[in-house]
Amino acid sequence: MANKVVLDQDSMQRALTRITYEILERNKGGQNLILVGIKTRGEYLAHRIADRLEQLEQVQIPVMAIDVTNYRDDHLDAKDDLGLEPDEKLNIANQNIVLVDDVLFTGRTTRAALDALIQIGRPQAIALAVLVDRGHRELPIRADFVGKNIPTAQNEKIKVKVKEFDGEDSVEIVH
Ligand SMILES: O=P(O)(O)OC[C@H]1O[C@H](OP(=O)(O)OP(=O)(O)O)[C@H](O)[C@@H]1O
Ligand SMILES: O=c1cc[nH]c(=O)[nH]1
Repeated sequence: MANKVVLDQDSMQRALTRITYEILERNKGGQNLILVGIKTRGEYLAHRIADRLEQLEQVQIPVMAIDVTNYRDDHLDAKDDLGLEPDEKLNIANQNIVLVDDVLFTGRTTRAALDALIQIGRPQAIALAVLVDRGHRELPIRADFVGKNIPTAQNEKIKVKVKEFDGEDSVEIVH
């Protein structure tokens, strides 16, 4: 069966713009806000949201990217490498964090990200923004900001492409 495109470039841009407005509304114009993108594609989406925040409110919101592989519950090695650049320091104490990822599925990646962040500091609050929520949660985790809810079968996969990494913007259901 052919892959089904569920978001094209325009609808993906609109979804990110809507998420940006919602983040602004809930964060009083972006005070004490930090966007934390989950690698791989969450990093690019976090930067796009930050660009829109700057256009809309003339605020520069810090963006960090974290690699949570070592914090996953199926990867029980040393939990000490977040993939930050050597000169990057995450000062998240008392800040409002918005985690950004492309897909929310079982919730295990989000859980790993929460674990990683909480070991660094004690933020005031952590919220979650995802481009696609495809359901099938295995943990009590939900997103605060959702680009699109896409009900899927367990054996399907959502494939997100971002132009910075994949050369194009699209979201497809892969059968
Ligand atoms: O809710 P979950 O079941 O954890 O699934 C969601 C995660 O899966 C994908 O990452 P993937 O592991 O494919 O890595 P990638 O982002 O580097 O491609 C996606 O980017 C999310 O981070
Ligand atoms: O369908 C899925 C599930 C997890 N991660 C993805 O990128 N797609």
